[in-house]
Amino acid sequence: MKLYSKYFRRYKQPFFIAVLCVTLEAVCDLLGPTLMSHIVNSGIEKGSLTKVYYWGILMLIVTLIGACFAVARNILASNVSQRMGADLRADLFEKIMSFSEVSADKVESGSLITRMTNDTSQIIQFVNGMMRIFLKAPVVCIGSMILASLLNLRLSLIIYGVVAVVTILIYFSMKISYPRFYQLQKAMDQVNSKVQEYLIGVRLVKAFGTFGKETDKFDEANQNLMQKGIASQMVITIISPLLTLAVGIGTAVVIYIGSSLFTMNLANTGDITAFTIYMAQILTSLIMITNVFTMFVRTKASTARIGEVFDCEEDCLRNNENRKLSGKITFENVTFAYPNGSGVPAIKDLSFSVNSGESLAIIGPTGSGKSTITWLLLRFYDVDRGKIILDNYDITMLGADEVRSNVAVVPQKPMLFSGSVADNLKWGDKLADIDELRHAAEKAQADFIMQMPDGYDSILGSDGVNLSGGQKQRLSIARGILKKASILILDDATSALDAVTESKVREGLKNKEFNQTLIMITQRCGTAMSADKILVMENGRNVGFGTHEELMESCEVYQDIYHTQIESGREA
Ligand SMILES: Nc1ncnc2c1ncn2[C@@H]1O[C@H](COP(=O)(O)OP(=O)(O)OP(=O)(O)O)[C@@H](O)[C@H]1O
Repeated sequence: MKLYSKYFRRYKQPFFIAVLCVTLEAVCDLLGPTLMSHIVNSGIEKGSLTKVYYWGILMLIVTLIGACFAVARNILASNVSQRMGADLRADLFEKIMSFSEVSADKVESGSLITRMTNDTSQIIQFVNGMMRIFLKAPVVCIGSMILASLLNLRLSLIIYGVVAVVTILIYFSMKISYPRFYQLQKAMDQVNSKVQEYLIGVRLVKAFGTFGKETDKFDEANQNLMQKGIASQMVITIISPLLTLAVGIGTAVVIYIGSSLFTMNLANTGDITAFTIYMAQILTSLIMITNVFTMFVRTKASTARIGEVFDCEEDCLRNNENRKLSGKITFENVTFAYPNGSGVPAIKDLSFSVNSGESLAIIGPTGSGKSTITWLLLRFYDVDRGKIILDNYDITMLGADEVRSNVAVVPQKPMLFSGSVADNLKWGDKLADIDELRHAAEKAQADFIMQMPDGYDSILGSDGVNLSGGQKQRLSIARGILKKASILILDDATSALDAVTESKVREGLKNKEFNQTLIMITQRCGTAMSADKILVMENGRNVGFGTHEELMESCEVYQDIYHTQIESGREA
């Protein structure tokens, strides 16, 4: 519950006012049966109508006051719980945004959505319930026991017995429920993940006609959720009638023993009536308390899941400085294995260096570690051994924000967001004017923008659904150019472009307005040949570094790529 102390402090005033209202409301409820016993004992039994009116009106006033407190606590409870929920969601979102890549790789996005929605709703409901009914239940329960004892100590022993049985039942139900509710939320994660996966890959599913397989996967997750739902509800399903039974038996015993005491002149009718009402109140509050514990168990499971998100590792520390780097890159014997990977390093003992303003092509078979170089240069991960030096700074001495402000990346899979073309381009530079947008688009050969109905104001669907693969790549390149960072990385970012357009993009990038270092990760030899230096990767290692001519002399892997692509005429 440490997690919530911050929110509790923020809303403690309305929270305590609500608690006060609930307590006063409970007191009003508790007075009811005692007032009723007065109506019976001093009014009805003695034939005094005045007393009946007197105690009756008093009872009405007390009920009215109780109703006013109930309205006040309801308003406060909804307000506080919803505000707390919104604050919690905002903090969770901020935390997720600050996730390190390790954390992002670890927690599935479907699960994060469940935690942001379902688990948070669970906490909202708990806070709301706690302020509205939960506190009232123990007050009414304990108050009923005290007032019943004051009325008749002998009869009240039955109540104590009932409460003891119920306490044991609640204890066991909690013990059994907690792991079940935790499993239930996990099963919900799986359902969300399956739906999300389907939505992301809907076109592929349609193209491959794998609806059946997807439906089977969803059904499996859905069945699992259903079974976990039944298992978690089972405890309450069994406990609730047992509670009612315990209280029912208690009431019957009260009436039976009460009648015997009445015949012995040890109890009067009013007391027995009040006792049965107190028993009913105790039953209601015990059911409430059981619900409290069920909710508490669910909330505990949700809290643990939300706590896991808050405990996730954040991106490397932010520095206050924001140095402008020149773009010089040096890798010194770098070895790196993905923390959640197989343990086999994706990069092994890698060394190379590029001067500021130079262009470097990285070429090599698929899975050879080319993209991993990009992620390391963006400081998404830190190396296990060796050093990455930017200018003269060890990258670990620079804040992640600082590094990223000096590096622009155009990823393998272009990512666009719903909004206008201009909005998407401005990710590179939010202050860019239309001339700068045009200039970047021109360099990236994104001339198709002007043929769109509203030019730069044309609206793109989510992930640029209304664009072709090549158009998305060109917008993504323009966005990278617009950032005007010291290092621009194109990670296989021209794979969907035809050879002529690609060479025009290359020309545009060579025509630099400032001393920018250009890294082109590519599978194409023609692209690599246009760079000042080429790094050849194989199995995470540097197997060749130099100019095209040098590599044609010394690097077998490069020669193989060249002969396969250029001499067989597949490349321009
Ligand atoms: N997030 C990740 N977690 C674990 N392992 C990963 C992750 N990303 C990549 N790898 C592994 O690291 C190795 C290098 O991957 P990388 O993406 O750098 O290769 P690549 O040369 O860019 O391949 P491609 O040309 O196919 O894009 C591969 O074996 C891959 O399975």
